[in-house]
Amino acid sequence: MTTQNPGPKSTAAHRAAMAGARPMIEIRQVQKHYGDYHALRGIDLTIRSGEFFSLLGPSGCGKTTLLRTIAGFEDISSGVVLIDGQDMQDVPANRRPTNMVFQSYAIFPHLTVAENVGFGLRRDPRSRAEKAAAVEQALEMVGLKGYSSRASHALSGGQRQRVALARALILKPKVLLLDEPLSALDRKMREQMQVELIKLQRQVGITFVLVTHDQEEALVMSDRIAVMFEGQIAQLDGPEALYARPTSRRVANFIGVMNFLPARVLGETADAVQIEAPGLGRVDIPLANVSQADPGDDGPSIGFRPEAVSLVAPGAQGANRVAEGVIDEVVYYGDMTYYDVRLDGSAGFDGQARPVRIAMRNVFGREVQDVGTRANVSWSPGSLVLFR
Ligand SMILES: Nc1ncnc2c1ncn2[C@@H]1O[C@H](COP(=O)(O)OP(=O)(O)OP(=O)(O)O)[C@@H](O)[C@H]1O
Repeated sequence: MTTQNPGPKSTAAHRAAMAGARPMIEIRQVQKHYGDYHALRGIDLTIRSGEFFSLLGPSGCGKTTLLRTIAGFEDISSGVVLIDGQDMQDVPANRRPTNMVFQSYAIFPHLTVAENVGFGLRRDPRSRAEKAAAVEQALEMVGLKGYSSRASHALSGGQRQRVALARALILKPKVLLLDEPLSALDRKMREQMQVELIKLQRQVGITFVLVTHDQEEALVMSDRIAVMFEGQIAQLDGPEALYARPTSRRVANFIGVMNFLPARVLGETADAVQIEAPGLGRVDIPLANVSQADPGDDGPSIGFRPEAVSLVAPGAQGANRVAEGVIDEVVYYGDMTYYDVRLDGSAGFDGQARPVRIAMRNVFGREVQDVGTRANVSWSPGSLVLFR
């Protein structure tokens, strides 16, 4: 993965404010069976009012099913779903305080932009002029001011998705459910819409629940993320915690790239676990950075992100530790270069060589290193995670 898109500046402040917000969606022990297939396996989750929350996981993990149970499009087999304190058991989808935006732009091609956006106001008792003003306001919110009388079939993908958003927002739901809303857009438009969606969410203050299989999208947009595998939540955390301290190897592997080296546990103190890893030697891992191994792992391992380590000049001084090795592979990306480095002694316990990947931001004047060159790798114990 390359760099993350920075969200708007208020992101950290927004997350801090969200930590104390009241619950908007409470999901308790929710199970969903499709015949013999167990799609949701005991989901417990609280989403706060005003939060930008993402359900992230690989195809088939149950994230869409969970979103649809919140919307009321799916009955649950057992458990409880509360929205704003109210049990949704007998509340049909069209009476829930939710609205959904789909991946396919579900807008009516034969209607104008304004007719599409105002569609849900058909039975609204307000006057025609008041409704037209509400439509204008919703269009302005999504960046489509002046598009009212345009034909919907002539819009671009990004514009159609804005119309779909405006049409959902005009109904002032308490919760907006977004099912992969940006996945049909090209990369540039998707990145632009990500930032716009965050701004929009801050502006309207509505709780957003996003389903995505794109981990970068979830990291960029969310206050918190639930990572799902096989109908269960594997980890629920803010983006930074999820990236820096995944609680299992499986989550670590799903979110970006992580290097793994086998480790041997030597001992444990009140605040750290002492390990030995081939190529890195003896290291104290702070307890906060100790996570679970996955069932089926050979033994403990340590993990670190490619950008948590860097290539340095021979003899460089600093607080970090330095390991030596040989460059095995170089992949140049323009803004970044990925180096695979075989650390000396890394074929330690079992004789198997495991090159580690290092991501270096390219700066003008610094040459890209060649395959076969000796390399000094700077790393710090605080950036390692132990999976035991
Ligand atoms: N109506 C249904 N009948 C039977 N099985 C279903 C039904 N809907 C979903 N499933 C199954 O439940 C599992 C979870 O589906 P779901 O759509 O929630 O996954 P997902 O994580 O959203 O994946 P994707 O990103 O591919 O949509 C899948 O194995 C799917 O085949």
